[in-house]
Amino acid sequence: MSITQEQAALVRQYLETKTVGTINIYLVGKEDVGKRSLSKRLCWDCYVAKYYHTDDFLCEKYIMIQGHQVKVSLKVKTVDAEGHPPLNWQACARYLGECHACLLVYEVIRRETFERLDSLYDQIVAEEGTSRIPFFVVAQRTDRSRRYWNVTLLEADQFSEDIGAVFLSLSAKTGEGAGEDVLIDIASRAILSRVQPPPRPRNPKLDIPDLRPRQTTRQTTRQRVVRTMSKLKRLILRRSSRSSNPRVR
Ligand SMILES: Nc1nc2c(ncn2[C@@H]2O[C@H](COP(=O)(O)OP(=O)(O)OP(=O)(O)O)[C@@H](O)[C@H]2O)c(=O)[nH]1
Repeated sequence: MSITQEQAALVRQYLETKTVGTINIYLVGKEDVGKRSLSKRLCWDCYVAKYYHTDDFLCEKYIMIQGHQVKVSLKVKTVDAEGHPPLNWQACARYLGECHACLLVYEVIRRETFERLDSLYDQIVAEEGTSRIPFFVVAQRTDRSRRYWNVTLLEADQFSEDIGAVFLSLSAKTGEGAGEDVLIDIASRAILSRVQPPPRPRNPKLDIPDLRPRQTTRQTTRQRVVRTMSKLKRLILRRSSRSSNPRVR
C-alpha cells in the first residue's frame, strides 16, 4: 500500500524545502530469515543463494523520490543469534547510525520468527528516538510452497495493523513484491514521518505491569471506577425490578 497523493505532496514539500541526509532503514529479525538477501534485492536487484551469517550488513543506493535524489542505507541487524548479546537497540542505532524506518522481517515457514516480532517491536519502541519511525512487517520467502507456510498472511496483516505498521509480503529470491517501488515507498514514509508521525495504536509501556509496592489503604483510580460502576449497576437493577413489580416500593 503506497502513500496517498496528499502524503506524496507533503514529502515533495519537505524535499524541496529541507536537506534530507541519508535515510537509514533497518532490517531486524531472527537469524536466517533472509534480511541480507532482501537488502541486496532492494538495493541491487540481485539474489545470492550462498549463506553465511553476518552480524551487521550494510548496502546503499540512490533513489529518486518526487524528482529528488535521496540516498538510502539498508542496515541488517540479527537478533537472538547464538553466542551474541540480546538486542541493545540504542547501542546498535548509535553505532550504525540513526534509524529512520524499521523492517521487522520474518520467514513464512518458521513460525517462531514471526512470534518473535511482537516482543521485538516492544523492545524497539521502548527505546528513545524511535517514537516517530514507520514500521513494516515483512513476510519473507513467500516463494516457498504454501503447503509449508506456518504463518498466514491474514494473521501477519492483523499483527501489522495492531502495531500500526505496513505489511509487505515478498520474496528476495524471485524479487516478487521487492522492486524499487517498495524501497521508494519505505523511504517516502520515513520522510513523511518527519512531518506526520505514523500511528502508534499500541503503547508497550502501558502493557508493562507496575511492580512498585502500592499503598493498600488508598484506592487506585481503577478500583474507584470499578466500585462506582457496580454501584450504578445495582441502582439500575433495583429501579428496573421496582418498575416491573409495582408492589415493591
Ligand atoms: N527460498 C528463498 N530463500 C531465501 C530467500 N531469501 C533468502 N533466502 C536464503 O536464506 C538464507 C539466509 O539468507 P540471508 O539473507 O543471509 O539471511 P539473514 O537473515 O541475513 O541471515 P543472518 O545473517 O543469519 O541474520 C540464504 O541461503 C538465502 O539464499 C527467499 O526469498 N526465498
